[in-house]
Amino acid sequence: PTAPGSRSLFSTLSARFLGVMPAYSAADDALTTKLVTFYERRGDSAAPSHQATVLLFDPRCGSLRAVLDGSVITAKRTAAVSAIATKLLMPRSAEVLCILGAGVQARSHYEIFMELFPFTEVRLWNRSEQRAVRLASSVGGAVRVCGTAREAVVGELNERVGRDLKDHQEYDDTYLTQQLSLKAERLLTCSAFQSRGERYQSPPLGTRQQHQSRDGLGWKAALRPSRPNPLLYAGTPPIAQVAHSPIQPGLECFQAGGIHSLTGQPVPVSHSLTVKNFFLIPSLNLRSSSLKPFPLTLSLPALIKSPSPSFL
Ligand SMILES: NC(=O)C1=CN([C@@H]2O[C@H](COP(=O)(O)OP(=O)(O)OC[C@H]3O[C@@H](n4cnc5c(N)ncnc54)[C@H](OP(=O)(O)O)[C@@H]3O)[C@@H](O)[C@H]2O)C=CC1
Ligand SMILES: O=C([O-])C1=[NH+]CCC1
Repeated sequence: PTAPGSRSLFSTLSARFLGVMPAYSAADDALTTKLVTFYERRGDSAAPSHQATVLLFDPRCGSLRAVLDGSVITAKRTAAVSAIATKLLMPRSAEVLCILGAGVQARSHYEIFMELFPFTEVRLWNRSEQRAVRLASSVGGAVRVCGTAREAVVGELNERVGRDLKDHQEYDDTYLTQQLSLKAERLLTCSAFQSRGERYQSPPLGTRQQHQSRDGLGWKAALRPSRPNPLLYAGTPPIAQVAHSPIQPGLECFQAGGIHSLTGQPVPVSHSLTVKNFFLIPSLNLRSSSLKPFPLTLSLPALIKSPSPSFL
């Protein structure tokens, strides 16, 4: 059996983290830990936002045996987990893949999703369009780059949802898109971008907040986030609880890798992490109504059958 140890997260400055993720597998005779830093990428920084290293130990004597690059496995594992959730929960009618973001996760989600599912169309939106164009032209298949997140999902919406869209003009595009994409039956939306959490915090009811993003890139000035996005908030501890703690206690949503307890049984849920105004968002618009708690030990090979992704 494999025993993942307790993950911990260390934060030095706002939006800068070091995660430590130990595991032991008796079957593989392996004792290991991954160390991963994830920093909000600033403007012209050439460093990747996520950088990971895997340390492999000899379980018998505790000696360090190998130091391995961990970035590729981190990128692919994250998308593989999304693929498993999608395989189990995606409505049969979904045939359009919509990816929001154009970084590492956008690419690895594109790769695994196109390998496993028969999408007939792919749409891509990113804050900076140039990067979306670059990703689209580097991936082999046809990808339609959309000018706004809204444009990426709006083709799928029925009239009623179209009215919702009009009623909530003040929401920013990506928040709205995540809400709306839940209602788009033909669409699987994969949010693979970083975003500032402050935009989603609820002000007292009835008030309006003037908001300008710190990086000033593309966010609407006015917003009224009176309805927190359930996807973004699932399992997230109150921000006050984590903001002042160097080793974030109570971050079960991160430490258990997104496993939450529902009616006594652990169930995997879409999760994100709110720490000091920083969101972690690899999320999907899978129907929560399809989620039923059940006691199950998930085994990767059993879940991902043919065609088998080579990296698993
Ligand atoms: N890389 C990994 O292995 C893992 C990543 N994740 C999470 O997945 C998400 C995507 O990460 P990843 O693809 O690696 O990140 P990258 O740094 O490769 O790309 C970041 C993406 O987020 C966009 N972005 C950054 N800031 C903002 C903002 N303020 N508003 C809107 N868009 C923004 C960028 O847009 P632009 O191109 O315009 O800058 C870009 O599309 C993150 O939340 C990350 O924490 C989770 C687990 C592992
Ligand atoms: O599981 C992982 O490796 C990570 N989760 C959040 C950032 C990196």
